[in-house]
Amino acid sequence: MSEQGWPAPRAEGAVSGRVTVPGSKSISNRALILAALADGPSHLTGLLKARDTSLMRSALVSLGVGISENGTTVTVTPGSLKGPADVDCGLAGTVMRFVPPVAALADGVVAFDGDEYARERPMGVILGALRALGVQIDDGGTGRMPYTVSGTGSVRGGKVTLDASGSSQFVSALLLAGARYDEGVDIRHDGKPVPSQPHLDMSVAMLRERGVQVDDAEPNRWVVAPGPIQARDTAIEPDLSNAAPFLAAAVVTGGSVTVTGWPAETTQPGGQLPDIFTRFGASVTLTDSDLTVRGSGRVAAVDLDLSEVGELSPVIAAVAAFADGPSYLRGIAHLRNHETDRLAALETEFNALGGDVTQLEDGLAIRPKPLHGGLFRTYADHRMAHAAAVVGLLVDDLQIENIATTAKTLPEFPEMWSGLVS
Ligand SMILES: O=C(O)C1=C[C@@H](OP(=O)(O)O)[C@@H](O)[C@H](O)C1
Ligand SMILES: C=C(OP(=O)(O)O)C(=O)O
Repeated sequence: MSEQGWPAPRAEGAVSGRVTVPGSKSISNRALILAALADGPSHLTGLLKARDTSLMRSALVSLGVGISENGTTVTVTPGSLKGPADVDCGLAGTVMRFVPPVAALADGVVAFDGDEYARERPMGVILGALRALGVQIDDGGTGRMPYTVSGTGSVRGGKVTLDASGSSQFVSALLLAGARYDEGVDIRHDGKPVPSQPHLDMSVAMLRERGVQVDDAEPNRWVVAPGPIQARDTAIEPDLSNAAPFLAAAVVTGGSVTVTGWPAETTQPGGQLPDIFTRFGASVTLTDSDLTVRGSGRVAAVDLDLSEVGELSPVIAAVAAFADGPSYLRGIAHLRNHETDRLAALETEFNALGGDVTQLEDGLAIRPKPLHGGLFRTYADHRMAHAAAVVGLLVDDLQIENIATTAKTLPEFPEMWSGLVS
């Protein structure tokens, strides 16, 4: 029996339209954590409603945090953190990495588990760092899920050295909770470069907005002073990484797509999209918070270091597959630890359609070739589905396996995509 997928809409010509994307996953989940640890209630507007944020909300509620909703406002009321609790991380890196340092502040045992593939995602670095800061953790010696955090109601904190070359989330996790540790936290990274600098900047900026003192002046060192986290009402920015496939549609079809509400300044990695799409030969304008990308009808080959913006890579790979020469995406070895091994998944799926993609030690080489239709597998990875949708614009009879996986960060993706393309 052949597997059926979602028939990816084929572009009849240039794709043009306007898109409004919901709130940023990364800002939403940080805002939830910081509100849960704050000194009073916080009102959050524009919070993303998707699987990753709903898992974060459930995790915090199970620890004793109050979360209620009134229209478009979510109110987070901190409570005394307590176990026993069970936390389902799904496949969300922000839940599996950011919640254990919060659970460490709870009184009682908190058990973590998640999707089957979540058990493959590395956790040892953050669990080891928490142990070094005085927290009792049991992971059966695996450095992976499932694990339990046995809190006593407080964490000593202090100095810790870790290797965060595998994921910036190991550092962000300690930053977000560190102010609530008795001695704060003094984190040193020792290893190859930490990826995803914008996400580290996002953590630091959101802490400072809430009155927390963070010193990140020295490279590879972050010092968070102990103290309260101020409650703060927050309007969440749109998710610029989820805007990427829509803007890419303009680039590959020579069309024009506008994303509304583009922030003038942002710590999101998607803030680099205007530059990236310009490198592909598109023109980009920002007027009154509308970002418009216009494709030129030709996609220029690129050689890009994506180490800061790894989560954009699947969509960028899809654009590169239609370029006028070979492209190289570099600095993204850590994508092997994302929702799936994204380098292997992209290589396999493009090549199954007749493409010529090879993995590099730290990235991908993409040599454009005529592609044919077929089933594009997504490996429970929302961004593989986004990449497939971009490919399907220009390739007949492409089906996307498990389009519902886009619910991780954008449940509305199938309708929004069909609405834009048709
Ligand atoms: O802190 C965050 O919100 C994120 C950090 C990045 O993780 P890595 O540094 O592991 O790539 C990014 O890819 C992920 O989608 C979200
Ligand atoms: C890597 C990603 O997610 P996570 O937060 O689960 O790490 C992503 O969204 O591309």
